[in-house]
Amino acid sequence: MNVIEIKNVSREIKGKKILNDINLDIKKGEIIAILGHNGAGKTTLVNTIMKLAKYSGSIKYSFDKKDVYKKIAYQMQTSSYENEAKVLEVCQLYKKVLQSKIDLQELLKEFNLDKFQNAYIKNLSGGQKQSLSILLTLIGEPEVLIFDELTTGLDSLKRRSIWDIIKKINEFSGTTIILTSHFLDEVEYLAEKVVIMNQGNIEKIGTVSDIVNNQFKDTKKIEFETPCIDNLENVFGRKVKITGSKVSFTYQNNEEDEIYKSVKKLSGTNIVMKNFSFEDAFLQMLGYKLVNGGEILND
Ligand SMILES: Nc1ncnc2c1ncn2[C@@H]1O[C@H](COP(=O)(O)OP(=O)(O)OP(=O)(O)O)[C@@H](O)[C@H]1O
Repeated sequence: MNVIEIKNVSREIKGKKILNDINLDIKKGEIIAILGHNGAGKTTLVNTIMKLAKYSGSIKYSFDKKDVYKKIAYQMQTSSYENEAKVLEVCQLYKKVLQSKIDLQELLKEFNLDKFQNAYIKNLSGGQKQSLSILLTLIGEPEVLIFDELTTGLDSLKRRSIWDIIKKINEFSGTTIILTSHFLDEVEYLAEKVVIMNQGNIEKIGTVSDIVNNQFKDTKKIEFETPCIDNLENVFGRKVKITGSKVSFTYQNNEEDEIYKSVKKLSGTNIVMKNFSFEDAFLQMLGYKLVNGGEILND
């Protein structure tokens, strides 16, 4: 069942297309990540879902349109709170306004904020403020959660713990989660479906593995070192990249055994034969060029 259906949505500002004919179905209970470089249109897209930006086309919800703010909680890129307020006070205010029955102490504990519940928000660290703003999105027990740049500004430990909380919310409450991100590791870890945006367009929709497989099919890459660096292009019948004693090139999966044997004959060491990564696929899709060894050239 689709919780949100976006059909032919476009947004234009002063003659510039910010969103260009976007079509996207968001299924109930899925974690979907919208990925793209700065200015790709990610925030604008979620703003249209939240009715915060004008658009042409249609967005349908599985609930009454007038309940958007009740059913969807949106953590914006920049959140600001009354500095003179304390953590618990803000939580209680949200609980009251949203008429929620949630157990605040349990929630604060989950986010490691119970120790800071009487602290002024102005005295929290950046990471703690970010945790608080995620916690606040949960108070109304929404059907859909939208996070615009979920973990920007957090250290790696904090990011991991936020990821785990997001997974838990999704698993236990079946909450649909939409997140925008620049971080490929975050998207790989969390998202069941990835939407890659570029200059207001959707370039690709799929799982991480679908996207990598479609982009590279059966192509893999090899790196090794060898003392015999002469005539390698003839030996392997393709272009190779040589940096000092390091050699790299791409090959088809069915050539793997043959190539491995040839490399061994050349006294090859430190041999690494691997698949292309999600990052390789993402960069190639957005117009960066991977040279033979899988390195990236920004054309
Ligand atoms: N109100 C506006 N007026 C003019 N241009 C705008 C407006 N809102 C967005 N844009 C432009 O639309 C494009 C997409 O912006 P948007 O914020 O949606 O991108 P994004 O993918 O979220 O970027 P980032 O990752 O940097 O947050 C950008 O070029 C931005 O400058």
